[in-house]
Amino acid sequence: MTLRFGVVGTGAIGREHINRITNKLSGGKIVAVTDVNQESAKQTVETYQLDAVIHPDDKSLIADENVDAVLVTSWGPAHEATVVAAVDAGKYVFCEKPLATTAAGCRRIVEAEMKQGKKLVQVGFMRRYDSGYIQLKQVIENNEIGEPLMIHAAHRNQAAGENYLTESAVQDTLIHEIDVLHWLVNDDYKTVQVTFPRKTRNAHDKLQDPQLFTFETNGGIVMNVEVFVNCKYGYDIQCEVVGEEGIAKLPEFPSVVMRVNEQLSTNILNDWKYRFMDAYNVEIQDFIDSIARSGEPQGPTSWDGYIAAVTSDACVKAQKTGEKEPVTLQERPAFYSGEILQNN
Ligand SMILES: NC(=O)C1=CN([C@@H]2O[C@H](COP(=O)(O)OP(=O)(O)OC[C@H]3O[C@@H](n4cnc5c(N)ncnc54)[C@H](O)[C@@H]3O)[C@@H](O)[C@H]2O)C=CC1
Ligand SMILES: O=C1[C@@H](O)[C@H](O)[C@@H](O)[C@H](O)[C@H]1O
Repeated sequence: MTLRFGVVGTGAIGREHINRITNKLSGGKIVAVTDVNQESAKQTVETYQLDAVIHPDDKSLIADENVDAVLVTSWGPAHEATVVAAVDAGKYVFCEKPLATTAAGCRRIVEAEMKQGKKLVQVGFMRRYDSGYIQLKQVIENNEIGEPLMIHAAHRNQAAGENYLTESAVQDTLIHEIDVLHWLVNDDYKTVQVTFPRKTRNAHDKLQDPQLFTFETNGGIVMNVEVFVNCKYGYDIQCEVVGEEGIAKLPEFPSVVMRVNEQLSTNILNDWKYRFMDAYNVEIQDFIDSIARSGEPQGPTSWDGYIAAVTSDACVKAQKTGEKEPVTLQERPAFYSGEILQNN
């Protein structure tokens, strides 16, 4: 069976996913695309030589009977409306992060999905598919470093544009750590507090950069996460788990070690595209395969999207108050019960 995708949003990651589904993965085909910028949709069809219908908008794409699954790669604030409409139409959805920009929006998606009586949605939290994070999780679960006590993490980008604001550091960037760190230690967040260090001169007026987030979990683990989106030197993702008996660290992205001109060096990447390329491939292949196998996607769920959004809302509040803010989750519905998914 071929899973026929309709893509909403043919920007940077939309094209990346179109390319991987068309040229790298198996079992999927792009049959429809749309973008508010119709020229972008047209160019995408041409560039990747797709045999795909260009729809005027997401509603028309969702109504296309040839579309089995909707790939949502539009801007974050547009996700909710598309996902709810696709779920109401009984279509599968792969939605890039964030599932919706607010917890209330994610909750509406959860309600729509439960009404359909089966899981339809997977959220693009690809780090759960990254081999480094999977190894880290296994080390923790095998008790090789004892009980985890602290996590030190960093998410650094080279530069951020003018539209990237202080809240974007949470909603666009930290959201990956929000998802992956509690998954790593199988715990939930209790509180979050934000500290603003001295601001880099490379950030514009409406962006506080860097920022330091401190989370406490229900189990008492303290995690600090640095978000620094104008770090200049490269794209850098760090994560170190300190346990009672030892420390486990996310592996560096493999790169050739050079000895040239009296220097020992390795390259640092400049983009998420390359850093998580394998993880993106595996997450979308898993989406295709699990639907073929069981009729439901088995990756990060709408409920995971909701947890991330509740936490993200608390982080944005903490940015404004400077106080320690509670992260208050509603009870997990039985529909989403079961182990937090681990993919390997
Ligand atoms: N998992 C990951 O590592 C990454 C996830 N993302 C997420 O993917 C999404 C897209 O990001 P980018 O591709 O970087 O942005 P982008 O700006 O390059 O592309 C977004 C595209 O969506 C279109 N669009 C916006 N609203 C629309 C609507 N209502 N209907 C149809 N088209 C619409 C825009 O015209 C644009 O072409 C964001 O939610 C972002 O957070 C982006 C990069 C990496
Ligand atoms: O999702 C992503 C981007 O949208 C975001 O802007 C980057 O900070 C992240 O590293 C990347 O994974």
